[in-house]
Amino acid sequence: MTDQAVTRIQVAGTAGTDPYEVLVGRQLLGELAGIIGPQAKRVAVIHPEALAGTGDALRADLAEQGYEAVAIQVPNAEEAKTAEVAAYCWKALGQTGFTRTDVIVGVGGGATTDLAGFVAATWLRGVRWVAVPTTVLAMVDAAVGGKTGINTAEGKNLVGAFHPPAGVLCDLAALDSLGVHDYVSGLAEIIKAGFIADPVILDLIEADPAAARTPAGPHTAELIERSIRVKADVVSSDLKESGRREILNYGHTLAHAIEKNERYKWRHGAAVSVGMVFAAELGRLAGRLDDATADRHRAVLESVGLPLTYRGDQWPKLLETMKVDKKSRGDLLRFIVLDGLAKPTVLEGPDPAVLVAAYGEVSA
Ligand SMILES: NC(=O)c1ccc[n+]([C@@H]2O[C@H](COP(=O)([O-])OP(=O)(O)OC[C@H]3O[C@@H](n4cnc5c(N)ncnc54)[C@H](O)[C@@H]3O)[C@@H](O)[C@H]2O)c1
Ligand SMILES: O=C(O)C(=O)C[C@@H](O)[C@H](O)[C@H](O)COP(=O)(O)O
Ligand SMILES: [Zn+2]
Repeated sequence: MTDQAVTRIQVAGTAGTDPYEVLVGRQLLGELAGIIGPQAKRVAVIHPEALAGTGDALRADLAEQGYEAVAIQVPNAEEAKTAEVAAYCWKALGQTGFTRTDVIVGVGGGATTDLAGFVAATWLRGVRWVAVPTTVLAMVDAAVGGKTGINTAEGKNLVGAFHPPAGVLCDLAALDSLGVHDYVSGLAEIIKAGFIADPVILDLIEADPAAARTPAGPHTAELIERSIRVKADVVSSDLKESGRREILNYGHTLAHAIEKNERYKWRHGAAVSVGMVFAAELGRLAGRLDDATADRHRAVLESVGLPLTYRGDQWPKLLETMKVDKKSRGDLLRFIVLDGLAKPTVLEGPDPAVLVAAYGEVSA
């Protein structure tokens, strides 16, 4: 892909929502006003502290185009995904006189876009919002698909709404300022897309793992676009997770429990990496997944520098947290496992001994 090329990936409107596009390229901000639309008078740009300059530049640009634009700065990372920060944003919108035709722009990583989308879903029972993801993880996953939300003391993403954006702008230039730890964390969701649906992703990473760790790698745009296509395809058919969308939760049952246990100091992608190794072992021990595909998880995740293990003594606490996972039904624990490469399926109520054995395989 050249710097000038823009890839447009369609997400279908389902469950009464409008279709929208995910744009991938460079210098895409000229597209923003077209997505915001002519009916908006006010625009609120929600951004994290780390992107204060970007947030203000965006606000100034929108103001020049005639919008009443305000910037709302929120904390970095998971510290933004709280009821208190959502309330702070609601207050700012109230003080700005934000109406139903006005628009929120969420610019930042997945934590910021989750929060901004949630604020948009709840303000006046729903206003339009545009996602401008600035991390790999947010581009390939968080900003696409309309899952918005915040955490509570009891767990990750426990409060939220399905509220798709009006458009998603993935400006690859944003990735140049991302630290390597955050860049690599995003690769976990890309690798997830590879295991559940598009194994070419795995081939590309395995061919040159060192190159995959940097935005300057030769396959960066392809890896991002392939992952977005996986996500767009799934959410286009099942916005509200009544079935197929659950496959996007591969590795997440344990991951969310680890994140909570670590008080959100681990990045989401790092936790998803351990969670996928656990899910692979669960699939293998349940007699579903072949050894080669299970082992491939460790190999590809380790090759890019993602973690494979977590503290062995924490299992009882993790198990308790997993019980409130959104895939649980009553007392029934449910996991996404693979029946084979790119064959995701649900494993319901696994034998507790199998769960313990699978955790033993990721215990440090
Ligand atoms: N809604 C969904 O479908 C979905 C999907 C996957 C993940 N998520 C959520 O996404 C979150 C993780 O997102 P993340 O990995 O992007 O982390 P993040 O949003 O916490 O961002 C990581 C850090 O990078 C900073 N940052 C963002 N962009 C930057 C840039 N271009 N340059 C420098 N710093 C930058 C952020 O301020 C933050 O400090 C989790 O809360 C996870 O639950 C949601
Ligand atoms: O979009 C989805 O659906 C996903 O499950 C994608 C996940 O990568 C993402 O982390 C999501 O936020 C998890 O959702 P949750 O419903 O398990 O909180
Ligand atoms: Zn995720």
